[in-house]
Formats: sequence, C-alpha cells, structure tokens
Amino acid sequence: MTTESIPDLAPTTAPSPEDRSYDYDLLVIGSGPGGQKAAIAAAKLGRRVCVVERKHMVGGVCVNTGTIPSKTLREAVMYLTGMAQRDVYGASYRVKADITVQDLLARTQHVIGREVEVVRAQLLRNHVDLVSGTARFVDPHTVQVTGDSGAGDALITAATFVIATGTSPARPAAVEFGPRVVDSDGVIELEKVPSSMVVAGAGVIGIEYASMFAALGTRVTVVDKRPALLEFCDPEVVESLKFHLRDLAVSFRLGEEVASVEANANGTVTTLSSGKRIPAETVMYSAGRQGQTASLDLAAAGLEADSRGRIEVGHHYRTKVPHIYAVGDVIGFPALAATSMDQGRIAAYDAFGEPVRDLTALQPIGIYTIPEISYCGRTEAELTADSVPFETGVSRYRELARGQIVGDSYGMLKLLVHSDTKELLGVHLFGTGATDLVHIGQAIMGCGGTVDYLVDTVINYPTLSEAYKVAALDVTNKLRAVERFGA
Ligand SMILES: Cc1cc2nc3c(=O)[nH]c(=O)nc-3n(C[C@H](O)[C@H](O)[C@H](O)COP(=O)(O)OP(=O)(O)OC[C@H]3O[C@@H](n4cnc5c(N)ncnc54)[C@H](O)[C@@H]3O)c2cc1C
Ligand SMILES: NC(=O)c1ccc[n+]([C@@H]2O[C@H](COP(=O)([O-])OP(=O)(O)OC[C@H]3O[C@@H](n4cnc5c(N)ncnc54)[C@H](O)[C@@H]3O)[C@@H](O)[C@H]2O)c1
Repeated sequence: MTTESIPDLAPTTAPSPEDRSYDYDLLVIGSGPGGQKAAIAAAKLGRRVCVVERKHMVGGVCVNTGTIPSKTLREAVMYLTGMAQRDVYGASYRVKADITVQDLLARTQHVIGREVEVVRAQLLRNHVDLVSGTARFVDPHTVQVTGDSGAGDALITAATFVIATGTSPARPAAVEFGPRVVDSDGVIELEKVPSSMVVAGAGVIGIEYASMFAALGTRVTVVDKRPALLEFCDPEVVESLKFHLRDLAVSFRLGEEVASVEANANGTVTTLSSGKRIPAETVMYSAGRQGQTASLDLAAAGLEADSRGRIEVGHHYRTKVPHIYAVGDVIGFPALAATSMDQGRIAAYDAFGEPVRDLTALQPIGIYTIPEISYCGRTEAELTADSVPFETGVSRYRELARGQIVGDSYGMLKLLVHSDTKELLGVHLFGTGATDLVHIGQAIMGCGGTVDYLVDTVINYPTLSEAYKVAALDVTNKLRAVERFGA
C-alpha cells in the first residue's frame, strides 16, 4: 500500500557511519527477497546490518514455501509427465508412469537447500549478521528477538529498520485445515498425489497449482467468486489457458463462492453458496494472503497494519515513522519476488542518503501455469478504454521452426502497437519460454522503441524470439493495409 499521505522526508534520518549509539545501522526483519536485498544494499554502503529471521525460514516465503518450491515442482511435473514432449512423441508419452510425491519432492528439496545456502553465503560475505528468531518491537529503535531454540530473548537496537515480513495464506475461520484441506504451504507437503482436488480461489497461486495437479492426472475443480479468470491478462490468452486446462480434465466453477468444506477420513465435500456440492480427495485453499504483522507489536514502534495485515508506506517505502521502512508482500500489491527485491534495495539507499531512482512503471507479469503466461505493458481493453488507436500483430509458435523443434504448437505472441506512432505498447505471450521472452518487449518499450526496431533487426534462427519478428511484420502489414485501402 503506497500512499501520498506519508511525507517524503529528506535528507536521511539515519546517523553517520561513525555514530555507534545503536547496535546496528540497519535491522531487517525477514530474509525474503525484500529483506535480503535491503540488507546487502546497506552492507555495500559500509553499514552495520543485521537480519532477523526464523531458523527454518532463511530465504523467506519465497525460498521455503512460495516461489521456489512451486516453480521447482512445476519443473519436476513438466519433466516427469513428459507434458512438453507430447506434441512430438504422442499423447501417451510419459517419462515415469506412476509419479509419487517423493519423485516430485526430491527435486524441490534439493533446490530449496541450495537456495538457502546461497542466501546464507551472500549475507555472510557481505558481513551481515543473521540472528535466528522472531522479532517484535519494544520501542521505535529496539526489537526483542525470541530465539527459536527457546534460548533467552535478546534486545537489539538499530538506527533504521526495514520490515520485510511478507504474508501467510489467509485461512477463513469457517474452514478446518488438516491433512485433506490444505493451503499453499500444505500443498507441498501432501503425502500422495490426490485423484481429485478442489482449488478454492483462482488467483495466481490457485491456477498455477491447478495446472500442476491437472498435469499429474488429478481431476481438478477450480472455484472462484470472480466471474472471470485472471481478468488482468489478455482475454485471448486466458481463453487458450482454459482450453488447455479443460483438456486436462479441469472444471471451472466461476462466479461461485465456497460456503463450507467438510472433511473426513474418506475425503472432502465442498459446498458452494449456490448449493452445489463437490466431492474431492483434497481441497486446496488459495483465497488470498494476510500480511505477517501480528507478531511485530507495531504499536510499540508507532505503526499499525490494516485489516489484511498490510503496512502503509510512502515514497521509497518509508512508513509514517521516518526511520522505519516496509517492503515486499507486507505492503501489498504487486507482491512479487522481483519487485520486493528492488523495493528492499531502494529503501536501504533512501535510508542512508544514497541517490536512487524510482522503479519504472513498466512491470512484467509472469504466471507459471501449464502452459505459462507473461505480459508487459498495456492490454487491449485498457487501450480501448483510453481511446488509444492500436493495431495487433500475432505470431503462432507452430509457424516458427523452433516451435516445431520444441514441440509447442499452441504458443503465441501478440504485440500491441500504436497505429500512428508505431510505438510498442504491450506484449502478451502464452507458451514455452513466455516469462523469459517477455523481457525483449519490455526492453523495447522501456526505451520508447517502435515496431520498426523489430522489423529492421535480425533475430537468430531458429529461436522462439523470432516470434517478435513475425508479429512485428504482421502489425506492419496491417498498418500498411489501412494506408493502402484509405488511399
Ligand atoms: C505459492 C506461491 C508462489 C509464488 N510464485 C511467485 C512467482 O512465481 N513469482 C513471483 O515473483 N512471486 C511469486 N510469489 C510471491 C513471492 O514469493 C513474494 O512476492 C516474495 O516472497 C515476497 O518477499 P518478501 O521480501 O516480502 O518476504 P517473504 O518471502 O514473504 O518472507 C518474509 C519472511 O519474514 C519472516 N518473518 C515474518 N515475521 C517475522 C518476525 N516477526 N521476525 C522475524 N522474521 C519474520 C518470515 O519467516 C519469512 O521468512 C509466490 C508466492 C507464493 C505463496
Ligand atoms: N507467478 C507469480 O507471479 C505468482 C505466483 C503465485 C503467487 N503470486 C503472488 O501471490 C499473491 C497471492 O496470490 P493468491 O492467488 O493467493 O491471491 P489472490 O488474492 O490473487 O486470489 C485469491 C482468489 O480467491 C478468490 N476467493 C476468495 N475467497 C473465495 C471463496 N470463498 N470462494 C471462491 N473464491 C474465493 C478471489 O476471488 C481471488 O480470485 C498474488 O497476488 C501474487 O502477487 C505470484
């Protein structure tokens, strides 16, 4: 939550590096992407930095329960099911016939372990102290750290603070969670791949896990109270995703609310507000997240959180208490790992008077469904609402040599181009490599480039990047046709 109401204070309120009146120049609470980058940025400025994190959570939600486990699980699913190769070797192609949770977890645990080591090593070599435990404010310059091992509490003082405590899954009071009813933390600890599953809440988390389980052969029913899926994305792309998921036996119950979930030893029954009852072996709840601020005693620091546990910040992520910053998921939208990292870096620079630029408005979105989705810039609906004249250019992977080689016949790239200036306004991708490929379009848009750049640029062959060239020529042909027909 960023707001204009918090004053943009400058210059820094932090003491000089020589001032030793506090234990640290910066104390960071939480070691997820936001906290890590804040700590390292401050350490690079020669500051004395400490990070407080729970023993089993080094690397944050990102490494332990969120981004990294889910994306590694997806990779394991893609490999073991042979999903990406079925266009080439046939619909019955599998790398392994009976995929167990152990098969999937082997890869996930390996990657998590390595990532935790990377985080520890980076903090260590930058001389950042990592203190194990849960932090709670005692006053605006002091936290009490309760050790995980039951060791006594420690009081640590600091001149400045970055709160990067992230979020945890929101758990409705009416739903009893257990072995059969899990949230996104519990789904990576299931004992077996369920034969059927209800996914309650089709945000990004819900739809990514729905894709993975559907690929594993689970019969998935997706329920969401919103009438449309991923409504911020290009509707054509979302339609393609739904087509693919339906092909994997996913059912959609959109515009429907989960009223209650009953679980027993045999399975679960999810009741919707419309009265429908859906039986399934497992239910995964992914109906939003809650800021992890309850344990912080924010009032002792002069702060408060909203009803969803989020902290309000102003320019450069400063809270209303000038020496305390908040970054990452705990401040709300967009709640992404990459954004959190940059917010952490910017907050640390601001705290210590280092000149820093704001993030550019052009933010990429990457959704790791099967197949994956990515976009950057404007959507057709936004441009139409703003009366911006535009033309589209489309490239289908099935017409690219690399698309045939990798066996992706469904992928597509769509460019949105200003009809008069030829400026690139948006890029939307669906299919193999979408989350990487989007950055070509982002770079062109970031530099104010036009579609002519793509027309005049030679692109390696055979690559999926060639989709940009094909789509650019498509737009240009359409624009030329308007001129020709108009004349
Ligand atoms: C299932 C899932 C999949 C995701 N996939 C993606 C993705 O593909 N791409 C993407 O960009 N983002 C993804 N995200 C979001 C991404 O994980 C977050 O945006 C990112 O982790 C937020 O970073 P953060 O800095 O806010 O800290 P977090 O990673 O949220 O970590 C916060 C840390 O603070 C610690 N903490 C909390 N309170 C205290 C306290 N009082 N004392 C000490 N420590 C404390 C916690 O233990 C935790 O380790 C996903 C999230 C989930 C849940
Ligand atoms: N690839 C990525 O970038 C990625 C992946 C996963 C998560 N994330 C981040 O994590 C955040 C949280 O994701 P999320 O999916 O948990 O939250 P969300 O708030 O985006 O989605 C929750 C969904 O649950 C629905 N819902 C809530 N209560 C319901 C009910 N009773 N019945 C039916 N539907 C209900 C809502 O309508 C909403 O669509 C995202 O906003 C995103 O920033 C990002």
